[in-house]
Amino acid sequence: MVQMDSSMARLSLSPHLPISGWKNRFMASLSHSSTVIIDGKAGSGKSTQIPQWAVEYSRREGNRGLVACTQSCRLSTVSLAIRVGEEMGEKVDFAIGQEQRGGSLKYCTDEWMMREMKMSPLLDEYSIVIIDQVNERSLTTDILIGLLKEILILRRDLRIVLMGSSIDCDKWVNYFGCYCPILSISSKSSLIIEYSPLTHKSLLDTAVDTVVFLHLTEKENRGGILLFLSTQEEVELARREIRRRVEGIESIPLHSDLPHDQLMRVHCPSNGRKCVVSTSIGETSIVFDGISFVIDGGFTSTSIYDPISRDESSQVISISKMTAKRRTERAEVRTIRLYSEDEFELMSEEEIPEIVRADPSRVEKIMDEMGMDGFDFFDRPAPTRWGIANY
Ligand SMILES: Nc1ncnc2c1ncn2[C@@H]1O[C@H](COP(=O)(O)OP(=O)(O)OP(=O)(O)O)[C@@H](O)[C@H]1O
Repeated sequence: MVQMDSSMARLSLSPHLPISGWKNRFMASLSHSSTVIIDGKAGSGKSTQIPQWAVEYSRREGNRGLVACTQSCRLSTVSLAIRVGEEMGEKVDFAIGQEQRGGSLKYCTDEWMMREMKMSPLLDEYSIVIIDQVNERSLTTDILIGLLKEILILRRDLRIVLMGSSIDCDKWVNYFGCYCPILSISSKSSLIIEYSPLTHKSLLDTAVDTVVFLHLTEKENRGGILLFLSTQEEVELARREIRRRVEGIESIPLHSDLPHDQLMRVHCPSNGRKCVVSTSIGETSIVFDGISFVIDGGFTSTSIYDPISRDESSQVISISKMTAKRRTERAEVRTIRLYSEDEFELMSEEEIPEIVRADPSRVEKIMDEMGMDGFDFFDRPAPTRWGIANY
């Protein structure tokens, strides 16, 4: 019988990823600059590898501070901590509510990190803070980065790493106004992109038709299908239709309300063809392998503030070109966009950041809680009582 020692077992958990050859450059960047920016497509290995290298760097420098890696959702926080703990062969913490345990690496939600900053404004316990999924431009992430920029003035030993997929690196460099190495993890791909606009059928029906079509015509390639829809309700409706119409497909839901054990289904091998039906969470927050085909519905659900009614509500809106690109990059072989090329050209370049479209009183409340009067925002929120004075 072949025995595997623990280092061999760990090695087999860290497959060759696009980021694998970048370790030395990452380490060198950390020693030369307080801020490092990493841009690479979903699945290149940023969230699993960079925090481990950061721990290694910290230990090599004799620094006893913790490494934190923030996530935009609770699901990815827990699943990454478990996965990376297995890869490292040591305990990795996760902090999503009040929980925290006590290793040298911690995955946490960005809300949790904000609370940590409230208790310890200079984050004295930490040596490296990694902000992941910067591309999502969530309200909390933007405020966190603004606060970290302030801390950097007082803590020259602190290191900040910003990571994301298709991010505007130059804008971030200008924002920090100092030398920031950019690591762009390139990915060569010979992906086919097809446009298949809707005709008389609804988006949901067309999406299910496309799943069935791919399953029946792509017989040589039994790889998985990833279908992007807008809401959890659409995800469940589409799954029901797929189950009703075709055999040999295991349809798996992916949205932010799933319990952790159900989420892990995306990482498990399947007997039939796997079809993951996902909201935008499958773009960059939760990544998994084996997806040959992507079907992009072209819409997303987001909360938007109406200054007239002073109400914030969830609305389904068209995605941006950048989001279309991120969705496309999740496929290994072929992407079918359920809209026309003209409709693609009409899409905005980027999604409007949450800080700009959110109820400004939410920003104000967070700033009040943090005891801040305002700071250098990456993108400015709508004016509020303190905002007008600061802009
Ligand atoms: N919990 C998990 N269980 C099993 N495999 C995982 C898990 N999390 C990530 N992986 C795998 O690890 C590899 C690298 O994923 P990783 O999350 O590091 O990519 P990434 O570049 O950070 O993507 P993103 O931009 O979406 O954060 C992928 O092949 C992915 O399928």
